Amino acid sequence: QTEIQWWHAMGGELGAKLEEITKGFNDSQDEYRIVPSYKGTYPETMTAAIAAFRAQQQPAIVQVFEVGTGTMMAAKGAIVPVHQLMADNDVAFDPAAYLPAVVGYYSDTDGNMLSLPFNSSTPILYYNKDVFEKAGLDRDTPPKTWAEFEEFSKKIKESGAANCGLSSRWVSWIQTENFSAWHNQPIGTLENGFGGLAARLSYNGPVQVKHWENLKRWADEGLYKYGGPVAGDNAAPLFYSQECAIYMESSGGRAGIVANAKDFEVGYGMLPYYDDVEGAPQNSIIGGASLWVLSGRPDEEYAGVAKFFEYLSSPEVQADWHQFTGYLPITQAAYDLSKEQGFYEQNPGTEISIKQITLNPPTENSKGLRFGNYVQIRGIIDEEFEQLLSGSKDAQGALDSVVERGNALLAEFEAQNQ
Ligand SMILES: O=P(O)(O)OC[C@H](O)CO
Repeated sequence: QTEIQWWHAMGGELGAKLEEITKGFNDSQDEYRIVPSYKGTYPETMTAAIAAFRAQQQPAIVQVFEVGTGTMMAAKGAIVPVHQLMADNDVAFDPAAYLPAVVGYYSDTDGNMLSLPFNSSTPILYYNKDVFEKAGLDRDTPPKTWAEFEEFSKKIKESGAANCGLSSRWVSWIQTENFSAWHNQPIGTLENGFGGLAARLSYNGPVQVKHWENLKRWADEGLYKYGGPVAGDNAAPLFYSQECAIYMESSGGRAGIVANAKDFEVGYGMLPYYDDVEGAPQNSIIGGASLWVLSGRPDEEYAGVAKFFEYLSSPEVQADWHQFTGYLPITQAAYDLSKEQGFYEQNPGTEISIKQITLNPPTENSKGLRFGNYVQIRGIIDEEFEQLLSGSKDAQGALDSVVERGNALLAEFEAQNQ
């Protein structure tokens, strides 16, 4: 039996489900055994895989979050493109089977898919229906705009129904990158980096500045509580404990929310928008991760990886993963199967992620982003946001610094990958 190592970043409910799915593959045949290993957060998993590759101890499969895509695509000798893996091993593979928003993110400029989309998400709004009712709000109506968010949050706080309006994970992914796409504002030049390595960041425009300014003001007024850097792991407990009534998080956070938000009813909504911004709401962009195949492993492992990827993409496995986790269905067939099974009717709110990501045909501002060194740039966003919260910079100053420091890293990446 050939053992195949799979490094991933899925903890908690997601990790348990990932193991169950892997077991399903292992039990279905006896030639290959996939061995999943949890390597920590997304940045930790990616760093571990790069270090392992240098030491020639790399796993065959590594899960890399969406913002690592630019770096992985540039690491040509280190990866086996998925379209090539499937062709080399005679496993049927049709990129057209995947949802367009997902395929585009992981394909090169010739339309070849380089990694396998596995867990694609988009951020949505979750809220505490019971707290809304206690505050005298309609329990079935989440805020549609940021103005409504402020109005509702004040009512919630003043009535004593809860202590705060909002906690949010990922200031970078949700409140900056998705915020930009949702308002049809550029994240960077050259189609947010899809147009080549000469692209530079530009998300310091007036719309993003206004939003960061508001987040700071809402933090000062107690309407918003910061969840911390990187993923913002302190945000979830604030929602579960009913301290904050509204929570912004990945659609893939649903499994955790269902398991942890026990004492109240959870409602779902789209991300709020500023209604004075032309073109908003546009469409949100994907997050989550894809599976990259690393080079330098024995041939028999690749044959097994190709079979495993075929299994992971089957409508039944994808639909099960999507329905349990809240990640997007990835393929049209998994989406159709979920509809046929009546999943969305029986589980209100679960289709919001799909509706939001397909709300309008994507513009060059809302296809996603593709930049090298972006894991480090995410760190810069967190640092500058914390400077804003502490009062040592204003919103324009903080976002100008993100762009300036981030662009220095992009210039470095461009020079290294000419
Ligand atoms: O929580 P996830 O897996 O949906 O990922 C969120 C972000 O996209 C990570 O960059």
